[in-house]
Amino acid sequence: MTQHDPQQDIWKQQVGEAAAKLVEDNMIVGLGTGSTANQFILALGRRVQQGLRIAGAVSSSQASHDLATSMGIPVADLDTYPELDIYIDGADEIDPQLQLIKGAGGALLREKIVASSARRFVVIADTSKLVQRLGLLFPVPVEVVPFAITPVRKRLEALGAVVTTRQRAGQTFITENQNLILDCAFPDGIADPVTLNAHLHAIVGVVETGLFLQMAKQAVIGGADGVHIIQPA
Ligand SMILES: O=C[C@H](O)[C@H](O)[C@H](O)COP(=O)(O)O
Repeated sequence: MTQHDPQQDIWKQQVGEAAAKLVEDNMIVGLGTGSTANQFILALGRRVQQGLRIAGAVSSSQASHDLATSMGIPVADLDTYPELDIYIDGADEIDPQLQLIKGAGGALLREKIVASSARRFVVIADTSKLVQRLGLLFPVPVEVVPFAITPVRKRLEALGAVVTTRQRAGQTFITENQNLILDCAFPDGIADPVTLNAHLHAIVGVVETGLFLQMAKQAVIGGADGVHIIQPA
């Protein structure tokens, strides 16, 4: 895990503001989860207060729902808005093809559902999230049905993962979907994310993985030399 740099908070704020400018009147907007997505939600809320009229928003977590609502953003659900114009969210790792690891905050399943319902997914991050190979900094979170946790763990270990059950505040972490998360570390990184993701999804009891592949169309990256837009290599 990278060390926290106070400068990162400023970069997150800058990318949040840049991303909020991508939202146009009458759009339906997907709201990500995490400290970077929070900066986007705050910036979007300020734009809404200044007169931007979005059609509606769908949130990927209760925390984002609460923050958005407090900012005056009208949040509904996927039953109301099954198709979104844009989804904006952070990531834990971003490779040159804009393949992502997400889910350090535990929201990966709803994030992937909302992302896959959007015509355009823009990932936002500071430069610390950019990697050449996925898996060297963060484990891949795998959301699992609790009933299946032990057989799934064994099958993940057979794939070469070093598996840890996600904890938070000394307790087993339970997702908003009442599932568990097995964090799968790959000490040499992930040579072929597409194949690994297929193997993970073939395990019965796995609900979703934190590998977001061929989903992000664009990255807005903040760093020492300002905010840059990156397209997949
Ligand atoms: O479950 C959490 C999400 O995938 C976050 O978007 C991801 O962990 C990045 O969070 P942050 O912007 O706080 O680094």
